[in-house]
Amino acid sequence: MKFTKMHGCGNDYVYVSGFQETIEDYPAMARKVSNRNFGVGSDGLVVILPGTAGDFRMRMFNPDGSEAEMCGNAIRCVGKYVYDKGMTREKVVRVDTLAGLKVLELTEEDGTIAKVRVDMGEPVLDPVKIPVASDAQPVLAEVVEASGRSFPFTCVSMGNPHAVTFVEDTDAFPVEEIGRQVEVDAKFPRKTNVEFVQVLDRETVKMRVWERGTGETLACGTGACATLVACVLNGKTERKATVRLLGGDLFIEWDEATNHVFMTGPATLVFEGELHV
Ligand SMILES: N[C@H](CCC[C@H](N)C(=O)O)C(=O)O
Repeated sequence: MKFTKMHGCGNDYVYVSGFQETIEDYPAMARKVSNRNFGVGSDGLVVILPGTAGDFRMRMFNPDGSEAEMCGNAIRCVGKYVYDKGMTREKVVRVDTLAGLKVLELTEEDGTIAKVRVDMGEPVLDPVKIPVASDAQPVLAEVVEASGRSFPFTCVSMGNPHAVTFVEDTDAFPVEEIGRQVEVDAKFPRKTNVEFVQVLDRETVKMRVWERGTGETLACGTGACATLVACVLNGKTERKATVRLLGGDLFIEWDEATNHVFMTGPATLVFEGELHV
């Protein structure tokens, strides 16, 4: 099976064209390719298929085989993939996802796509739709216990669920210990991605993420969007800010007029390969 290895800020996926390859069991293939010893090694599997409302369709699977509604770092790489491989000559590309139709603006440098701006749509703040067991809307401080400590979470969905909490020092924070407990807390019926945020100033934050079905990754695009929304809702930043992740920076805007969140960041090709399946 031919595949392409790409990353967005170090959040790396194995990309497979559904136009060329047929995968019988997506969850099993995701578990196989993600394994860093027995497979390719990645944060999951992304499959590019013909679109219905959009020009293309993206399906994304975590290393545990679970399918996510949306993946911000991956969709930027999908934009790069379809343009660089000549599947489109358009610089505006529409991609169907389980979180709805997303519109991408591609920026070309030296003949290939290096940066992509994605309209991530409106953040979902209704606890029923996130979903999270809470009576508040927006959910600004839903307390979750972990390791005998109480953490207040701001909960936002970007199509996939996110729980955001603010910490003094992300570098020193026990992300794995706390993240793995919050991910599966009973308050989140579909589990959750967990973001730990250190506010540096009103236009810059640092964030580390424990991803649902994955573990800690170097970056999370939907998580960066949820982080900016949480920062604005809690009065901590402006509506435009740089989210500094372990693997790189993403620029996030929550546009007041449209209520849409926009994410701008890199998309990088690492290698092409063939997997013996
Ligand atoms: N683990 C996530 C999917 C990948 C999201 C992340 N890698 C991104 O860039 O948005 C979930 O289960 O919702």
